[in-house]
Amino acid sequence: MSALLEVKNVSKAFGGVQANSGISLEVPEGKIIGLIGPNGSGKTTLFSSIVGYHPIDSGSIRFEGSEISKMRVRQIARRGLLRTFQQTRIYGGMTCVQNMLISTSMRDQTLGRLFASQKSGEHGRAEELLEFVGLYQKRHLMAGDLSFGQQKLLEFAMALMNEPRLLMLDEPTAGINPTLINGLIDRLKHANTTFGITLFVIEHNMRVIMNLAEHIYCLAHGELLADGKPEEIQNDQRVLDAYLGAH
Ligand SMILES: Nc1ncnc2c1ncn2[C@@H]1O[C@H](COP(=O)(O)OP(=O)(O)OP(=O)(O)O)[C@@H](O)[C@H]1O
Repeated sequence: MSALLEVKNVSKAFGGVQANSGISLEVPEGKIIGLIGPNGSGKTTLFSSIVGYHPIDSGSIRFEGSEISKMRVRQIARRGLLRTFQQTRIYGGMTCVQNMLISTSMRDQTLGRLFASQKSGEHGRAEELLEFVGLYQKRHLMAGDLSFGQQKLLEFAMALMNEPRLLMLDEPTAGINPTLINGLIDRLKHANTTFGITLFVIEHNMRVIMNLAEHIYCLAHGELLADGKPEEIQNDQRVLDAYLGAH
């Protein structure tokens, strides 16, 4: 059976900068897969290509067997492929619950229906998911008043509102207080096992990604340098050299 996400030979340049070069990788259904690499190695560019944020120069991106590389962001999101960002994208002047309700616009596109849905099950589901990420007590606070770490948890809950099949997380623990990181790892694992959401995670924190992912891909200079199980990647001299060379 083919993987949920299949990236084959994908290249993307920005002017003279070859951000991704001939990258191939797979994200099988139900797994948690990691993507690491030094700063500027092309991780975020690959995520952006996958979700349709910019066109790729060559290669193929298949989701559930269908070519998606020529589709737009919204079309891809509707199929259940979503991403979060390094910098959160929440509405600071709205409450957590309101952010949750508006987030499903990725799926429905009809704002009116969303606000009308406050009296229906959507509102209940928003509260349930806020509880899941530990923000229930803060559900009526303005999102802009949350700490950065809490805003990232809110963004995670907003993505879950859309019931993604594959959720791509760009540095979920960056900027999060170390004491909250273990809780976030548990929630990511729980979303994977209980909600059945496949995860593809960019992460700079090695402890986090080694603990979370079953298989890890490592990029360097826009190319795929290595892939393997966490323990293999951790001991791969090419990976160690790439990180040392980058600092
Ligand atoms: N929109 C853009 N226009 C021009 N160059 C870009 C653009 N986006 C990325 N780049 C360049 O492409 C290369 C890869 O960047 P990218 O952000 O994908 O790396 P990254 O691995 O995600 O880095 P980081 O870990 O710092 O987030 C870099 O040289 C970057 O400057």
